[in-house]
Amino acid sequence: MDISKPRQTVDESMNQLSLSPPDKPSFLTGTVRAPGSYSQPPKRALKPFASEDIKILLLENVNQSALGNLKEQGYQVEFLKSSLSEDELVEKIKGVHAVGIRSKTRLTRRVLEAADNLIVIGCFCIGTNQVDLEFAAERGIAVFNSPYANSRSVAELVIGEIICLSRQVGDRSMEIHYGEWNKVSNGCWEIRGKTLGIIGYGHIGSQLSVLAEAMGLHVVYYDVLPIMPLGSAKQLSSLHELLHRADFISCHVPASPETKNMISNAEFAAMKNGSYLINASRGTVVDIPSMIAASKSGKLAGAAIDVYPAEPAGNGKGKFADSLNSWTSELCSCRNIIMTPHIGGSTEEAQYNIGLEVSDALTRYINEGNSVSAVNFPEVSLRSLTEADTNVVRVLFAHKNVPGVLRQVNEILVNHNIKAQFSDSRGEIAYLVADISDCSSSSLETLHSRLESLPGKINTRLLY
Ligand SMILES: NC(=O)c1ccc[n+]([C@@H]2O[C@H](COP(=O)([O-])OP(=O)(O)OC[C@H]3O[C@@H](n4cnc5c(N)ncnc54)[C@H](O)[C@@H]3O)[C@@H](O)[C@H]2O)c1
Ligand SMILES: O=C(O)CC[C@@H](O)C(=O)O
Repeated sequence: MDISKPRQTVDESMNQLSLSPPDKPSFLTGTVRAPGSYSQPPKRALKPFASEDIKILLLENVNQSALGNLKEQGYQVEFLKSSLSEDELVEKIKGVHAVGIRSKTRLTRRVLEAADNLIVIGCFCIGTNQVDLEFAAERGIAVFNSPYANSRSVAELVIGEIICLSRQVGDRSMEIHYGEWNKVSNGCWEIRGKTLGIIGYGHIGSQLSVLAEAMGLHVVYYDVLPIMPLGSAKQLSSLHELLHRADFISCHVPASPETKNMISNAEFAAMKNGSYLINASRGTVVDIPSMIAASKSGKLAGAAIDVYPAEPAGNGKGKFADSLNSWTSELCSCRNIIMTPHIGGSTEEAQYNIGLEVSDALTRYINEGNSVSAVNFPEVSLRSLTEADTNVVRVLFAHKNVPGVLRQVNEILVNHNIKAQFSDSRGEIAYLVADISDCSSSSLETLHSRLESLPGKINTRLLY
């Protein structure tokens, strides 16, 4: 069904949509549910279409908090534990209005071209590099993520890894699992007084900085932006200086052309002898063959790697093999290398909160057209309508950011009372939200088709 097209009368559409939260486990506090998403008494929920017609595809085992939240809206939700290949997605995404993914699913141009009804994407994680954001915006598809709900989980894992690397815990644990008793202190150190170099001082890097200082580490960091140091941390002006000074180096930058292989042969050469490297950012940031060479030469005393250039689509034995990344066996044979399966953000707390945060963002966009916090789309929000706003229609119009389109839109809206209107642009895409009153149910079809016929149109939705 095409959910953009009007199909109900205004009166038929007045049913309230419940936005109450699903049951929350008592140990989970600090939920990042957006303000205003529930307990706002007289809010009138908009209903663009029968909510049971909304099809949502959730992949990669996103948290049950999201599933509960979306089902409560009455949407049809299909839930899959693993990711899908591009070919599978091209079929599966047909007819779907919203898709929820984590870091593995690639929403490429080809997949988005096949997505005939898609209006919104939820990345139930921080990273959005797995989505063709620009093409999604060109198609009028807003993309939301959870920018910091798992930051603390990653920072805590890194702190644990700093200690484990420094004490060679990974190797000792592996040996004893195979019956070997190897009580040694050679090359094992306290972390107190050592220097941690953080590359990328954003949400995770800065959180790590605070925890690390509390453990007695000195912190230096490098970032392309000037960022206020927390505690006694010190920003350095070059990556090279950081590599030269740090005992532990931890990467917290996004995947980008600039960060691709940013730690490679030259960077390993610049490190202190016997230093340690941690990468829980993206698999493209560290060149693993160079890291293997640095480990074998003794330049690196150890490394902890959570992310890889290629990662399996789902869990299972035998999936992390040379067929995935050609150097896998060689990496496994190196000493003091801790490897984890991209679990930096995988805690109950983080996943629960991400589930609520992103499913709320999807719901607000589907039900109200609110695009605030979208990562690829103009951010527009109008106040929620109340029960007093009878016979009000909300017009959502995404269009090319070219001169003259707004004039044409307003020529179409001119016969109605425009109660509120807000428009913004981001690059080549613009998005207008307007509440118009005095709009009879019979005029909705005409309004929709006139907006759809405008040359700059990307997509039109009417909520009422
Ligand atoms: N392992 C996991 O499970 C996991 C969990 C969450 C996030 N992540 C990844 O961690 C990374 C960091 O996340 P975040 O939330 O802290 O991001 P963020 O956007 O808050 O911070 C990134 C920082 O990197 C800086 N930066 C960008 N390019 C740089 C460059 N070339 N050199 C130096 N600094 C640069 C930015 O200025 C910014 O301060 C992302 O790649 C994210 O996808 C991984
Ligand atoms: O949960 C995931 O798949 C991704 C976790 C992390 O890399 C993120 O980007 O938030």
